[in-house]
Amino acid sequence: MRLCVPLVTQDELVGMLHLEGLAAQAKLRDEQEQLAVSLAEQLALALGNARLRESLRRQSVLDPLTGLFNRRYFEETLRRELARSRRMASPLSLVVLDVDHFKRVNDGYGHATGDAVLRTIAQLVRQSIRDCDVACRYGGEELVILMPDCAQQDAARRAEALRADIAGAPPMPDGAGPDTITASFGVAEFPIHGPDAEALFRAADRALYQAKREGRNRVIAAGQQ
Ligand SMILES: Nc1nc2c(ncn2[C@@H]2O[C@H](COP(=O)(O)OP(=O)(O)OP(=O)(O)O)[C@@H](O)[C@H]2O)c(=O)[nH]1
Repeated sequence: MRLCVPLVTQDELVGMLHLEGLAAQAKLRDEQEQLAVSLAEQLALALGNARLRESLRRQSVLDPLTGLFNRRYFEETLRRELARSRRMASPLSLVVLDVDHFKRVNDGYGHATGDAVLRTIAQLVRQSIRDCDVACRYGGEELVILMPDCAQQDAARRAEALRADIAGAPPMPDGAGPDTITASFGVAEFPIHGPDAEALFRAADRALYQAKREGRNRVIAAGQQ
């Protein structure tokens, strides 16, 4: 008869199983930690990509000098807003603003001062607009503001307030440069003054040039000509 001698005692077996359990738990913890690290890395990468995309998107629509929207964005927005205005039968006004005698600022104080003056004006524009308005640097010292759901009379009143702000504010934060700066404005409403983007812009531009002719530092509403 063969005797069956256990290789390990019951206590030893329980101990071994306990150790195995601990090792399995430690392995699971390691795997969970690795998973958490890998998820965190992927999240950071995704956030970095999202920030980069957002920064690139902003760069592609903003004017670097003034921080206002650029001309390309304005043209896209104007077309979109015209379509919305047609659909909703709501008024849409366009304000065109041109800094007066800006060449004298550059010639008298230098291009860097001219740039700083443009930034001051852009800041006043930003402070004066509603969230739904879109302000852009159209080119050089010409800015445009698109005012959805706003009839010409109201747009002209708001342009007049902005004109007074610009004429009353120090053009340079440190006082260097010209004592005052002014701007002229033209205001037109869709569809009364132009049935499409080009015609609306032409109407606002004509009003602006009338403001220049009549002595500058004033707001002219299309239709007043
Ligand atoms: N500093 C600076 N100057 C600019 C910029 N873009 C255009 N200009 C200048 O703006 C000036 C525009 O001059 P003009 O078109 O003669 O007009 P103005 O002197 O403002 O005269 P009016 O519009 O008739 O009142 C030119 O001297 C341009 O060089 C810019 O980004 N920075």
